[in-house]
Amino acid sequence: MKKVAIIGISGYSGLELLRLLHGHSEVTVVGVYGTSTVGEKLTALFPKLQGYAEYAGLTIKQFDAAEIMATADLVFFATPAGIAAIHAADFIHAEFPVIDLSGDFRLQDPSQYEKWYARPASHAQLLAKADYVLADFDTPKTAYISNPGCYATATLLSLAPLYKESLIQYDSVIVDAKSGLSGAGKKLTDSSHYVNANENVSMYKLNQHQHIPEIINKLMTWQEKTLPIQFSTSLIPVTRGIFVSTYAKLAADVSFEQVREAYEKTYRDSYFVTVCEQGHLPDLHHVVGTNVTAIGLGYNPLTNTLTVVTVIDNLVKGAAGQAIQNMNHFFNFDEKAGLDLLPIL
Ligand SMILES: NC(=O)C1=CN([C@@H]2O[C@H](COP(=O)(O)OP(=O)(O)OC[C@H]3O[C@@H](n4cnc5c(N)ncnc54)[C@H](OP(=O)(O)O)[C@@H]3O)[C@@H](O)[C@H]2O)C=CC1
Ligand SMILES: CC(=O)N[C@@H](CCC(=O)OP(=O)(O)O)C(=O)O
Repeated sequence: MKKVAIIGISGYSGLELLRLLHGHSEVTVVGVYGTSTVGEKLTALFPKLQGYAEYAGLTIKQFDAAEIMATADLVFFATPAGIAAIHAADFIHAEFPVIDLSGDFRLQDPSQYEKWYARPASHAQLLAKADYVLADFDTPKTAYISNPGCYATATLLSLAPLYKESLIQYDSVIVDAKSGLSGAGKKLTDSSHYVNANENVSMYKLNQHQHIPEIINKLMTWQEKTLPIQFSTSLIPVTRGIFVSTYAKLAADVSFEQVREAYEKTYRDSYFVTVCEQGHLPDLHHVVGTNVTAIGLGYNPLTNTLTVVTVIDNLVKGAAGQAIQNMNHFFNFDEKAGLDLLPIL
């Protein structure tokens, strides 16, 4: 049995890690860390956990790298941007396994991080030790696993076959992504206030979203002809879910049948990626509560435009679920351990 610690337990992704790890037969949570709730018993802070005896002994603690390394085999950072950048160095020097859900180690160039996150980056030598691991394509090469962002995950899975198999015109890609409110974390803001979010839709961070550079960096590894993409993000009044509509013009002499075959081939062996049958497009209910990415395809010959609809649960595939999938690969566990879930029907 491996022992893990969660930093940021009182946040949405931290709690989702706890929920999913509860169903994992090879892992036990031995330490939980926070800031504003330090000293509180987990079951007192979250009374919904009171029926579960294994959490009765967990008290939220102040971050302590030495203690974590002495008591656990791996640590998750489920903390806002800027925290892992400050606290990860001891783990990296000791090559202690980390899975970082934040964006702090996704961009290896410090100036790129500082431009898109508007905060100081970690040191270049530390950034170089991190591995950006998109779990349906990659397995971890180092002990510091940088979990992709939620929008980036959905977008990259949406685009992968098109870039890997050279199927589209790279100057024609438009990604229109929409997220539920849990994507913004638990901190209340004006835009996430119920009255502003309910029965409303709003676009935000247009052309400035921090996931743009990690998407482009990854696309470049698949296709050297990659060009900038048009990328927008909107807030929709649901709790969980990311809905990504992607549009692109097919390259000369490429047919829709070839595109469909490329998606089916790319994801044939991916347990967590479903390519919907011809004529079917997925919706959020297809994936909420699961680690699944569902992808549907459509083509308009009049405009030579391919539409790809991709949906994920931002807290599972977009955060905690992918982190556990990466952990399963890292420890050579069954990829599905803790993640073999049906959608909430
Ligand atoms: N929500 C989502 O769908 C996704 C989130 N992410 C990323 O995952 C990370 C966590 O996101 P999310 O769960 O939404 O965030 P939340 O805002 O919901 O929670 C963040 C948690 O981090 C804790 N925290 C802050 N500073 C520290 C610290 N110094 N030491 C220990 N704990 C600390 C907070 O505790 P306290 O309140 O006590 O300060 C809080 O519980 C972020 O980087 C986010 O960008 C990635 C993909 C998707
Ligand atoms: C709805 C909403 O606000 N979503 C957040 C996603 C934040 C996130 O996942 O941040 P990092 O992956 O960069 O850490 C956003 O768009 O910024």
